[in-house]
Amino acid sequence: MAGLAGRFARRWFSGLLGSPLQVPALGLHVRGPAMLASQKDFNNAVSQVKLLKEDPGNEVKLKLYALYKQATEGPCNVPKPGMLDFINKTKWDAWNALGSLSKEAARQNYVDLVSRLSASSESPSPEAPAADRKQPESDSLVVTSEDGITTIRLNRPAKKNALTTQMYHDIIAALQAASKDESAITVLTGSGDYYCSGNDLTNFTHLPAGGLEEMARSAAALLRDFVNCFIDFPKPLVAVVNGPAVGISVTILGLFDVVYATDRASFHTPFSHLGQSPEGCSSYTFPKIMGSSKAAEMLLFGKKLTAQEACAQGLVTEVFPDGTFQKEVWARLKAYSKLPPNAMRISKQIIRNREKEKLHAVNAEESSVLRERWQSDECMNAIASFLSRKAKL
Ligand SMILES: CCCCCC/C=C/C(=O)SCCNC(=O)CCNC(=O)[C@H](O)C(C)(C)COP(=O)(O)OP(=O)(O)OC[C@H]1O[C@@H](n2cnc3c(N)ncnc32)[C@H](O)[C@@H]1OP(=O)(O)O
Repeated sequence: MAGLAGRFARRWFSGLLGSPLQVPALGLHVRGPAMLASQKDFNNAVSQVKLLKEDPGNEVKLKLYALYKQATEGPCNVPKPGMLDFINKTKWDAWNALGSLSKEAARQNYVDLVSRLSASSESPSPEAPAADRKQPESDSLVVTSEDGITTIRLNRPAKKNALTTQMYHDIIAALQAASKDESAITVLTGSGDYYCSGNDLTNFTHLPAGGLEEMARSAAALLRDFVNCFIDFPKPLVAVVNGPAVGISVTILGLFDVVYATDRASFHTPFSHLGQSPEGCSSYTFPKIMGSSKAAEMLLFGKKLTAQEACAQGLVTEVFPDGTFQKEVWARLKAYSKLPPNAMRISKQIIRNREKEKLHAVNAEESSVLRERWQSDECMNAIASFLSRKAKL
């Protein structure tokens, strides 16, 4: 069977070399619409592919094919070939896996990839960097890609990895890039002793010209975009919870596929203490995961869970002793990252897709309620209290 499939593949891929090829970009490249590749850039890239000195390999050619189709025809719109039509089914699967990626983004990815392929086939034999990825705007987030795993690391240990406004933007950009890069699995983790202490409460002190109302409006819009990225993320998403987690870093865990935690971790959502209300779709995912009364204890009364409790309630997949946490978790993730990436994506789609519409509606509602909450006296007083060092969780 393998021989038969291999023969089919060789025939088909050799045919492909004469046609337009493209691969998703390997680096972080989130650009505004004005900076996307033009049709002329795309046409040039299509011609350049035919001049490549080295055969980029079947997997890359398949990606080039899929991106070319997406860039020229949009999302896959033809019937799925039959099971025995191996070649056309493989091509169809690759095109279909690009989902609703816009023509412009596909065109850009095609151009970026061809430019990387051309560069690498021209330079003698550059050592591939371990972390082949452009870094985000601030040092507070570090994104690396290695062994089939893209890791997004919160890197503000002195502030317990509290999330600044810039970090929300950078995480959105990193997730968008990771959804299209070569990795099979994406991981979110923290540096230092905390996983994340949630929203940086000083975010609320930078009042724009429009005052509190404008601040609440733009924070709600950012929150909605941020959570949407987790809802829509197409690949396996794993949280490696290396220490205590607070606020939004806990609520979004319901949108991850797997959550590994050190036994030092705790899970705390003190929204009432802060005059706020749940976000990250937790008002929907938590009752589903742990039942409504356990969810209420966390989300209304701010009950802090130990790692073992969070695991017993289904929020955490598995707890590891702190001493061996990193070693055990990364060894396991490396093994998982070798599994066929398309199969993992498709399985995730089946598991998650029927919930997506609901999750988007929940996210919109939670963001709009918070927009009001952030303008309330209860919330303002709680933040002022933290900032004046009177209150700590
Ligand atoms: C676009 C907006 C979207 C908003 C979405 C809504 C999100 C909601 C939430 O996430 S609610 C949760 C908010 N988080 C908190 O309320 C946590 C506040 N922090 C604390 O209570 C404590 O710092 C602690 C329990 C996390 C850790 O205590 P401890 O171990 O004693 O350390 P320190 O308090 O000394 O912290 C060290 C250093 O970090 C600063 N810091 C910690 N967390 C935050 C934070 N969330 N915001 C701002 N700053 C934070 C802390 O002030 C110390 O700074 P310093 O060294 O004093 O300069």
